[in-house]
Amino acid sequence: MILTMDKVTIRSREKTIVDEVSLTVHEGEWFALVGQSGSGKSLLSQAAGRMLPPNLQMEGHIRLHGQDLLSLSARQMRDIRGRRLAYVFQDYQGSFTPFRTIGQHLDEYQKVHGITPGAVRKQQGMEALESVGLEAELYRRYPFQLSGGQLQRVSIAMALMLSPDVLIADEVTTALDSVSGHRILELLAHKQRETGCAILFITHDWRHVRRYASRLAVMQEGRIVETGGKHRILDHPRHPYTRQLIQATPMLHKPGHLLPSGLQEVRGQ
Ligand SMILES: Nc1ncnc2c1ncn2[C@@H]1O[C@H](COP(=O)(O)OP(=O)(O)OP(=O)(O)O)[C@@H](O)[C@H]1O
Repeated sequence: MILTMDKVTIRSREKTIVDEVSLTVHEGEWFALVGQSGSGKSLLSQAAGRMLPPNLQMEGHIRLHGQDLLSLSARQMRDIRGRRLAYVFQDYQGSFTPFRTIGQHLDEYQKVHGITPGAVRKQQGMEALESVGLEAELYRRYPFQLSGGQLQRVSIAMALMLSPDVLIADEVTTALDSVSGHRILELLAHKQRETGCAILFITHDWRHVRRYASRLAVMQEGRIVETGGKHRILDHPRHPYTRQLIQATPMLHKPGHLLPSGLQEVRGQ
């Protein structure tokens, strides 16, 4: 196991938002965290990087390779973010400063992690762009000169630049049209095969779960109600809430004898 959350609780002054959530992400797997809007998925993922809004309190344990992240100093945590645990967010535009070039963003990301000299950073920045299918010449462009899909590719390039063990991808296609979204997920799947990093994939889209995830957890109102392998959950959901979510996704119900996971039903099971 690479990332474990053990009885993580997140509270505001008024209420408990995430309630004793435990989950384990294994090395190199695509683990989906599924649930409706407001169930606490994003806050849980922010807690992993110790990036919760200051008005929220957290209890429990979050371990990366067995190391308790909550016991680390702010400086140690800064080293971990990017190098061992990286993020790609839904709001890719918010991840970029408008009047700094793509190259400056890539440069700064490496500088924070002590990569020198500048010429190496520039070379690595251009290679990172090429590694996600972008022209190295985008290095000199400004964020507003790129399309949404291109910017999200840059986010992925940046997040994977320092070879993290875990990539947290929070609703990364929501702000994109469906073709660009599909391409981004195919890129993520390709990069995962190439780098072997684990992906904690936050989504409410079961079609993406069906296509990419190996295991998943279903969240409802701050709690995990069901966790397990993709095929088991899609084909034989145990919790009523999971059944309800799957049934609400018409495309998962294929005609004929195929199961929602796309596998054939095995007689006698
Ligand atoms: N700083 C905060 N203070 C108080 N409540 C918050 C704060 N941030 C988020 N919340 C609330 O916590 C709940 C969970 O939010 P979260 O963003 O984790 O949900 P989510 O499952 O990721 O939803 P979505 O799919 O819409 O992103 C929501 O009801 C949200 O309004």
